[in-house]
Amino acid sequence: MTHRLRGPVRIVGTGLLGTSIGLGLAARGVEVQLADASPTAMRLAADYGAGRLAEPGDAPELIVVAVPPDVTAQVVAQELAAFPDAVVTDVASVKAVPLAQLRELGADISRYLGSHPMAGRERSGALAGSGDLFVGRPWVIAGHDEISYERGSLVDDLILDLGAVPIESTPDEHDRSVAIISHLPQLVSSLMAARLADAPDEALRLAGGGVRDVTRIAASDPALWIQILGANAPAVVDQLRALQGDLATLVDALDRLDASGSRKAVADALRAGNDGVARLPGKHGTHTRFTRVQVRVDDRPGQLARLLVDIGDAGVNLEDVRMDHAEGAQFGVAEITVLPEAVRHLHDALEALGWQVVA
Ligand SMILES: NC(=O)c1ccc[n+]([C@@H]2O[C@H](COP(=O)([O-])OP(=O)(O)OC[C@H]3O[C@@H](n4cnc5c(N)ncnc54)[C@H](O)[C@@H]3O)[C@@H](O)[C@H]2O)c1
Ligand SMILES: O=C(O)C(=O)C[C@]1(C(=O)O)C=C[C@@H](O)C=C1
Repeated sequence: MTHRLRGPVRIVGTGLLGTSIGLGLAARGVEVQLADASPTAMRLAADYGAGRLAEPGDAPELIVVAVPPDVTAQVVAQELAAFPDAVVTDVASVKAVPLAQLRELGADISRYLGSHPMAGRERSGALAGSGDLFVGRPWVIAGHDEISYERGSLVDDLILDLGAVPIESTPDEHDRSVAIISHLPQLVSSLMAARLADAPDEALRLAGGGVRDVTRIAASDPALWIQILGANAPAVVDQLRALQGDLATLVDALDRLDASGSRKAVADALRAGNDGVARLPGKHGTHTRFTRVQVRVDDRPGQLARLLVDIGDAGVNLEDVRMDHAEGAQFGVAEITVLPEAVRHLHDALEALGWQVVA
């Protein structure tokens, strides 16, 4: 496979992000050197094929720091000092605080360019890593004036080699953007899921797609998120206050539904949601909307794998897949996301092979 980076690339922090980057680069033939404060995390990433263990004398071209946000600046500063010929980037979910801390530390930021892939998972560690995690996803480059174009282009190469889409920004603009597009969604999901903690079993038994869609990221690591939110608190508070206003309006309207204008207020809230979701770009930054096809999958070993192979054999590109299980049922429903124009063909091809297409 071709790649832009000449390498080697050193990855510091071999959890979810570091391992995923290592897997993606190694698959493209880039030499990857792995380092982590935890020897187990580092060896695990190497065992999964994300690269080889770092060795004394390594001379990386690019260093990717993928450690928790509150130690990012400290680790970037150490790497800049230890490898005077390398360019260093990081992937922390906040960008202004690490840059300010690096300035305070007196680090040589003429070789540092922060970045942030807008891709991740609600799970941590190497085991959750995937070399395809970044394909088609936006990856922010949080620019500053003290790095040259030539050095910064190595970060572009990293992003492009991993199949992601580089988006130029500044640390402050990035942090304002992620407050609405990432940090508020995390909190809304967590708060919603927290309501389930005391919900009666009779209610939980009815869980369908809606509640699962809204709560997936509620499983995220609190230790990571307290760092992210702590480094972007003012922008997140602005978003929470706006949401608080929306909630108050909705509560009032539903509480006095027969009062003049109440039903309209509820409808307006729902319609505003339609408008908002329609603005979300599709894959590769386009406005492509995808369609979901639901297929019944029996609860037997190998069934899902067989379905995925059949979809591939039908010549349909799978954009996403998700499994839903109803409590007590001996089957699940695979929700297959595809381009709208592929639906008819996929439906016919799967039914011809004996699959039960539910919707
Ligand atoms: N999880 C996501 O979805 C996501 C998405 C985009 C960006 N990020 C950012 O990526 C970074 C890593 O997140 P993750 O989800 O991969 O976390 P993770 O917990 O899976 O991995 C972090 C790794 O860093 C190592 N580490 C901690 N302190 C270290 C130090 N001082 N020196 C060397 N290694 C150290 C840990 O041992 C661990 O292996 C964070 O800054 C996070 O904000 C995460
Ligand atoms: O989809 C997920 O599970 C994520 O964790 C994704 C997500 C996001 O909010 O988009 C979460 C935090 C990261 O900083 C970047 C990506």
